[in-house]
Amino acid sequence: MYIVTAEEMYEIDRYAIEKGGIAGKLLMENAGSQVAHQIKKAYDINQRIAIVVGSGNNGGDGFVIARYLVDYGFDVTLFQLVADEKIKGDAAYHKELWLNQSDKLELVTESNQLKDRLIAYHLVVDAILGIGVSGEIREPIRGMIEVINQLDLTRISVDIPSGLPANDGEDVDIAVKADQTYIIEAPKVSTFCEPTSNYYGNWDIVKIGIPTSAYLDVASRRWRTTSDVQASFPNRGTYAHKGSNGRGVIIGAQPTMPGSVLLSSRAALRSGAGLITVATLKENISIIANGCVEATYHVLPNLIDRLSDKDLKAFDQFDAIAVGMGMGRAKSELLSSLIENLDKPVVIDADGLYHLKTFLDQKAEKRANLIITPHYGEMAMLSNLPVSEIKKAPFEVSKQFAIKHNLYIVLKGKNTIITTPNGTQMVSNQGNPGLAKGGTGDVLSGILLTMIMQHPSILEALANGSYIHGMAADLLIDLKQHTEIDLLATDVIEGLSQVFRTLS
Ligand SMILES: NC(=O)C1=CN([C@@H]2O[C@H](COP(=O)(O)OP(=O)(O)OC[C@H]3O[C@@H](n4cnc5c(N)ncnc54)[C@H](O)[C@@H]3O)[C@@H](O)[C@H]2O)[C@H](O)CC1
Ligand SMILES: [K+]
Repeated sequence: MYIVTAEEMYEIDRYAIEKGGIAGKLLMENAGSQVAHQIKKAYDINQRIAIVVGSGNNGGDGFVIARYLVDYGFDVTLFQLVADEKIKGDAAYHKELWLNQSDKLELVTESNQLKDRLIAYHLVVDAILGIGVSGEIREPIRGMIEVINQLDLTRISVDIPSGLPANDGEDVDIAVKADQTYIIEAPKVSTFCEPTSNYYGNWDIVKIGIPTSAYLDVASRRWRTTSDVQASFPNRGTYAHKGSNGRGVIIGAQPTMPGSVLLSSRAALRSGAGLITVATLKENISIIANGCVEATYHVLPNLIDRLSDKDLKAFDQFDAIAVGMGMGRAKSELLSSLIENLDKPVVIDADGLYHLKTFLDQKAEKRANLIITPHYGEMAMLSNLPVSEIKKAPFEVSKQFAIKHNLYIVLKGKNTIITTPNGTQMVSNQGNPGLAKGGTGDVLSGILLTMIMQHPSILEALANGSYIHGMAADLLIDLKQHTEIDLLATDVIEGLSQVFRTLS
């Protein structure tokens, strides 16, 4: 499923109409009929429904929705919030079709008028503004949105909550706070950004017949659905042996934080790695061995000095490396010596990101595929941007950073955004607030290490790893084995097997 900006959606629309020959009127008919069908499935037939329409094609969708809902037997009244002459093109065509079927169309141009009328309804369908919104919301639409948000109504938005920007990086002036949004064709970028995602409420996609070919040269972001993961998850060969399922090494853990690499190693093994070696200080080994008997060990004298030739030679035997968990932030040359000398995919997490920062801007010879897994605070440290700026434009900030530094980014959050060195992006939105606890990042790094060793594409590996990490947490809650309060990082590791069962 692609994720689009407003500009990309218009381009895709144009392609569908001009190249695909699908008339705009038909796209609007499909949009309205699909949304009406979803409303019919989800809401009680006795709900009195008010459909409020604006001047653009979003309003046009509203006229189509009204026609179908009346046919389904709903009590529907259509409120037009703009003067007749503002209803043009395909929207005007569909307004005529509505008027051929019903006379329930009221012109309302004052917000108080709208307030007096809407109190008699249970549900309002917001077809005022779509992705064509620009700038501060002008009166009288502004007042209408305020009324719709104030009243005790179920709010259903068409395509996008009216007033909300479709793209990231734009401030929200005022927008409908929807309970449910039916998104037309493809989720917008703002569906996945923290300052805007909550306005959508629950959201579902309605497809309206635009061919996938329309997206190919336009959109560079995708939303990872379960079927994408199922289609790309690697099958294990019948004659698999520990070497064929990946041999990984995990480097980290100060004596005060042995649990970090323990979590990463257990997660990597539970995710199907053939062999995991933990490279850490001697005093950590007995503690880690207790919790992960399957791991082997490589003793490091410290986590500060450059790696010795012996260490580098040993690490060169592995398929991929994860480094940084529990490593501490004291000045260290370990990571830079690793990256300068080994051409292996390296997952850099947690304290490792602070070490990376010290040499990131030097044009150090980076032969390895670097994968960084920052949360928003760590991304702020790496990019020298405030967290609020990153939350406002996570796609753009990630893309610029990944291209500039030629690395992969897994920007962890409610919606995890994965970016490749050439700017392609993927979103994984599984997971729940139960994951906001110490150790879950270590678990994710272990999963990603294994995925990277088993997938031909690093992007697919990162997307699938983020998916199974979040899905493990979701299944534990859905199956009532845990609540978001008591869910621990170790539970997520044990929950992985339930996810793998859903993928086979
Ligand atoms: N994606 C598809 O394939 C289809 C989408 N459909 C719907 O079309 C809208 C986009 O339609 P468009 O006419 O381009 O824009 P809007 O409907 O958002 O209306 C813009 C309208 O709003 C007024 N306006 C703009 N900014 C402001 C403001 N700041 N304050 C007040 N008013 C504002 C402006 O006057 C314009 O007239 C899309 O979202 C879908 O819902 C098609 O129906 C089917 C195909
Ligand atoms: K809308």
